[in-house]
Amino acid sequence: MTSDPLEHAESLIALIPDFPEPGILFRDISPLLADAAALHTVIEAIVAPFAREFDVVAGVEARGFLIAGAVAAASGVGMVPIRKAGKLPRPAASVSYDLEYGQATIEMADDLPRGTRVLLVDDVLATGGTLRAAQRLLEGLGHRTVGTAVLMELTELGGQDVCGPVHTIFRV
Ligand SMILES: O=P(O)(O)OC[C@H]1O[C@H](OP(=O)(O)OP(=O)(O)O)[C@H](O)[C@@H]1O
Ligand SMILES: Nc1ncnc2[nH]cnc12
Repeated sequence: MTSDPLEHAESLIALIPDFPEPGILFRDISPLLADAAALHTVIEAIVAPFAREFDVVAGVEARGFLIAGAVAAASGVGMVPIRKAGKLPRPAASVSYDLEYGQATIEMADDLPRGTRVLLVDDVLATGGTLRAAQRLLEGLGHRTVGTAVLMELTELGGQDVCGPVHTIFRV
């Protein structure tokens, strides 16, 4: 086992071939999240460049919630869920986008003061469609995305060109 905490955290990510469809190598962060030291290490690494420069953390359903809640709690700020269509009782805006696999629409309620400084987080940056849609959602509601951060970037899919710059902990 490596003694570098970030290397150890990365080694916990499981690689699952052909999920959720043939040809996709799915990177499952569940074992990393279940390890207390690894979770602490990656959350600190995500927050590091943005020290106290944001008012709230936004995360995209579903795996982004896991990162956003932990980042918000570690930073002493609140958390805003950006949800897939049809889940929120009071959606204020919605944006549709393409995924590495399939298509999706995200929505957000708007209980934030105009001009709120938002740190936007997710687990994975793949094509960048999800985070670009989330940035547009926040912009459309008059908020400022002061940073965008993910646990893991799938570099060959070029997501940084779509929604960058994105602070990334693991590049694969
Ligand atoms: O950069 P992109 O190509 O947009 O892909 C990245 C997104 O794909 C996954 O979410 P998914 O929609 O599979 O939802 P889940 O979190 O509910 O599993 C992942 O959690 C990111 O949000
Ligand atoms: N290959 C992948 N593994 C895990 N999450 C993803 N989200 C988009 N592509 C993904």
